[in-house]
This record gives sequence, C-alpha cells and structure tokens, in this order.
Amino acid sequence: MNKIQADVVVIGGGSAGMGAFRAARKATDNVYIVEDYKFGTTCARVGCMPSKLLIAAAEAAHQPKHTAQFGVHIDCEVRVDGKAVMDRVRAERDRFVGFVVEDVEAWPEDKRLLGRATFKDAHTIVVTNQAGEQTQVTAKRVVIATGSRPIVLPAWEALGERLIINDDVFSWETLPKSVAVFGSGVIGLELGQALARLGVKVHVFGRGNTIGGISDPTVSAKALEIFQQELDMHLDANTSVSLNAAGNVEVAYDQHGEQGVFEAEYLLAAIGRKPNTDNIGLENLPELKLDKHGVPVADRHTMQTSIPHLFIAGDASNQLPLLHEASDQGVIAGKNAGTYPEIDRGLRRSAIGVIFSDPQIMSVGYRWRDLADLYPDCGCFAEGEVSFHNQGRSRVMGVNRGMLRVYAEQGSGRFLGAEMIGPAAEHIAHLLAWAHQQKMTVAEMLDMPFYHPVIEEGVRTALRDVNAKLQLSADLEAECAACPGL
Ligand SMILES: Cc1cc2nc3c(=O)[nH]c(=O)nc-3n(C[C@H](O)[C@H](O)[C@H](O)COP(=O)(O)OP(=O)(O)OC[C@H]3O[C@@H](n4cnc5c(N)ncnc54)[C@H](O)[C@@H]3O)c2cc1C
Ligand SMILES: NC(=O)c1ccc[n+]([C@@H]2O[C@H](COP(=O)([O-])OP(=O)(O)OC[C@H]3O[C@@H](n4cnc5c(N)ncnc54)[C@H](O)[C@@H]3O)[C@@H](O)[C@H]2O)c1
Repeated sequence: MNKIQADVVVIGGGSAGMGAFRAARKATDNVYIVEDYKFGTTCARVGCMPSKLLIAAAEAAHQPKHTAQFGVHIDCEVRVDGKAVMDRVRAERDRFVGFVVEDVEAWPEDKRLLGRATFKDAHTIVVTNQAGEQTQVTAKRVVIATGSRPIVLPAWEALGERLIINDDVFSWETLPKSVAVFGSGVIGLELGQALARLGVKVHVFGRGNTIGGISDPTVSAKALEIFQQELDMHLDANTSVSLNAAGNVEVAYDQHGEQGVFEAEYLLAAIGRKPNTDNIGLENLPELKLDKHGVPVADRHTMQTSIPHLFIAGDASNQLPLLHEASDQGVIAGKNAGTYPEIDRGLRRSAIGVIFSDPQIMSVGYRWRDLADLYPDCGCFAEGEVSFHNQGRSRVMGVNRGMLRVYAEQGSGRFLGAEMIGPAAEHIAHLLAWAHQQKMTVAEMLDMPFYHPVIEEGVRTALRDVNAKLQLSADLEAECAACPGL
C-alpha cells in the first residue's frame, strides 16, 4: 500500500473541499485533497447551475403565453424542442464545470488523490480507487467536506431506473413526457415547475402541506394558493408507488378522501438530502461527538469538531446546505486546519435563501418559526407585511402576486428577518440580508432611499407596517433580551 504523510488532508473535492484546500495551502504546501467521483462540484455539475439553466428555458417557454394582459397577442404556437433544451442545459453546464476543473488541474497533481476515503483512526485515512488500489494518508489535521446525497425511500428502490434524482435530470438527452415529483421543497418546486412549463406532465407529492420550506403560515398559505393554480399538487397525500405493466411508475394517492392514480415515466426523489457522514468510517472515531442525525457536531465559527484536529465544512456539516455557505465554511475549516493549533473564528454571514421558482421565494435572517421559538409568548417580536397584489410597479409589470413579511424586535426596533414569495425576491433578499448583517433597526432602514416606481417600495410598505407596531424603550429592550427562548 502506498503511504503518504500529510500536514492536512481534505476529504471531498466539491465547493467546500476546494475552498478548504486553497485556504490550508496558505499555511503549508503539504496538503492533499481526495475526491471519490469527479472534480467539478455538485453545484456546477448537477445542482445550482444546471437547475437554473433548466429554469431559464422554462421561463422562455412560459412568458410568450402570458402577454395577453398587456394587449399583446402572440398568435402562434410556442414549441419546446426537448432535445435542444437539454443540449443547451448540458453544454452550458459543461462550460461551468470546465472552469472548475481548470482550477483543480492547476493544483499539483501529486496532491490530488482520486478514490473513496474512509477513516481508520482520527489521523489515518485510507483511499481506495476504482481499481481497488489503496493509499494510506497519515494526516496531522483533516477536513471532512464530503457533501450530501438525496434521500431515497426504500420502497422506491423497486422502481429501478424509473427512480431518478437531480443528477439524472441533467444527463437527459431530451425531456420525458411525465414525472412524479416527490417533495415540495426547494428542488421539487424548482424542477417540478420548470419541467411543467416545458410541457412535461408533472404531479408534485408533498408532506404536511409544506411548500418551499416556508415557515411563516401567512406566506406559506399565499404560496400554496399561487402554486396550486399552476401545478398539480398533492401536498398531504397518502401515496403508494409501483411499476405498472407498461414499465411506468404508478402513484396511487389519497388526499383527504380525493383519490387518484398518476402514471409517469419517472419518480424524481426530492424529499431532502442526507450528509455523507454515515459512510466514511466515523465509527472508528469513538471520541467524535455526533448529533442525532449522526453528523459531527462543529462550532459554526471555527468548523472544529469535538476532535480538535478534525474540521468539517459544506453540506457534510448539515448546517446550511447552500453553495455560499459551503464555500465560507470550507475556507474557515481549511484555514484553521492549516494553522492548527492556532485557530480563528471565521466570518459567518447573515442567513439568506432563495428558491428560483416563479414567483421566487426567499428568507433572510431569522425565519418566523425560529422567532416563535426564540420569543415564546413574550410578545417580543413584531410582524409587518405587504401584499404585492396592489403594489405599484408589480402591477405595472403584471407580476403582482405574493407577500413579504418582515420581523423586528420590540424595545430595540432591530430588524430580525423576513420571509417572502413574490416578484424580485432574489434581489429583495440581498437588500434585507445586508441590512440584517449590519444589525440595522427598522427606523434606520426606512431612512434609506427608495426610488419610484420600483418593487422595493413594497419593502418600505412592510417596514412601515412593522414600524407602526414597534414600541421602543431601553426597559423593553432589556425585558426582551431576557425572553425565555434566547
Ligand atoms: C439540484 C440542486 C440545486 C441546487 N441549487 C442551489 C442554488 O441555486 N443555490 C445554492 O446556494 N445552493 C444550491 N444547491 C446546494 C449546493 O449545490 C450545495 O450546498 C453545495 O454544492 C455543497 O457543496 P459541498 O462541497 O458541501 O458538496 P459537494 O460539492 O457535493 O462536494 C462533496 C464531494 O465529496 C466527494 N465525496 C463524498 N464522499 C467522499 C469520500 N468518502 N471520499 C472522497 N470524496 C468523497 C463527492 O464525490 C463530492 O465531489 C443545490 C443543490 C442541488 C442538489
Ligand atoms: N435555490 C437553492 O438555493 C437550492 C436549490 C435546490 C436545492 N438546494 C439545496 O438542496 C437541499 C435539498 O433540497 P430538497 O428539495 O431535496 O429538500 P427540502 O428539505 O428543501 O424539501 C424536502 C421536502 O420534501 C418533503 N417530504 C419529506 N418526506 C416526504 C415524503 N415521504 N413524501 C413527499 N414529500 C416528502 C418535505 O416536507 C419537504 O417539503 C435544500 O435544503 C437546499 O439546501 C438549494
């Protein structure tokens, strides 16, 4: 067996692992990165980028069919060429992946190991490549950046190749006729709506009437109302899944007494993702503290686990499975692994999440659910809102669907967070996340300029609404700082 002595080994060559490798190399050259499958990252290869390419095609197909409200009529058929759609998705995707791979190939070849890494003990990692050859890396410090994988229910395994995950969608040569999407979270909404707008027959099956992970009941109800107008959704159905005689997937469902059967070419599993920490030999590290999901517990500012020389980053950490978080966490973990035992608290930014459905969904800072837990029954957070139905610019543009709700702290008037479905949510999310990270009060936000007529004037309306409900005083601020959930 080949044997290597390393200062740092990074397990996983995705966005978090790449950030960790670069950051660790600032402290020492003796850093190795191990990738089990292919360099190129989940985000570029089968995640963020190809999903947004598919959504862009869907928007192009959707818009010409919805011009009549402006008195503009396109009196010809919109034709979707499934093969051309998927050709563009894959070609553009490959271009993005190409840039990532170029970066990786600029790194020293001997420091890049291809194969599956597993822990033998807290300093020893065995890497097994596809030919079955093994390399043993003895490392002073380790970063786990192994990402996540889709959850697949055991009952679905019998569907064989009719069961698909996001990776499969982006290798399609053309569009299928029908897909049963399981999960009405981020992936289910983004891919389900895009496929439906491209002419694929789609039914979405969810659980507990939740949609897009929205926690605010008012925003969630609005989102349900909007998406139910466009998509066939069964968000709280009992389902049973089988293969029929034609080899297609058959979903029999019962949604509160309404029964039906949906036949589809594929079942897309989008019911959440699971960190890749259950298959890397962590059982050989008995001193490692794990949470109830079997994921190593880590300090969010240092990414250090309970084994001081072991760090974790990205989806593997199960903290916030998003691309910018994976990159930030990777840099923090890699830097600290490079300089250990000297470690620093890295920058963790305000939370921001965007779903690229139409309308878009976003959340910033604390979600409504978090606040209900932090301030239970003490009345310490106030809520304000705006409906986009009569919002000036949104009506002008015919995108006047949705609702923004903002939250602020009593006493201090500090802006705490927001949830929204509606127009330009990806941009409004940034505006609000920057204000949140700056710890601005609602009054300070209202002192900022708002142009006319813009969709952001809706933000001002929501801020004014919450402002009117705020009571500001040092006494109340102290009282709220002592709320039982904080
Ligand atoms: C369909 C989809 C759309 C998405 N869209 C967005 C979006 O729009 N915006 C956003 O912010 N986020 C989005 N995400 C989430 C984002 O892609 C992830 O949060 C991010 O890619 C995680 O990066 P990572 O480095 O943790 O994992 P990855 O990039 O998956 O890297 C982990 C790597 O570790 C390797 N590995 C695993 N086990 C081992 C082992 N034992 N040994 C060696 N190597 C191993 C894997 O092969 C993989 O290459 C999306 C995800 C999906 C699935
Ligand atoms: N725009 C983005 O930033 C973006 C896009 C895609 C993916 N992602 C990342 O990928 C992660 C995974 O996405 P996801 O959509 O798979 O997970 P998710 O957690 O967003 O949604 C899963 C959904 O599946 C439902 N569900 C659970 N069990 C079910 C069952 N048995 N039957 C039907 N529904 C069931 C849940 O109620 C939930 O609504 C996200 O958390 C996000 O971090 C981000």
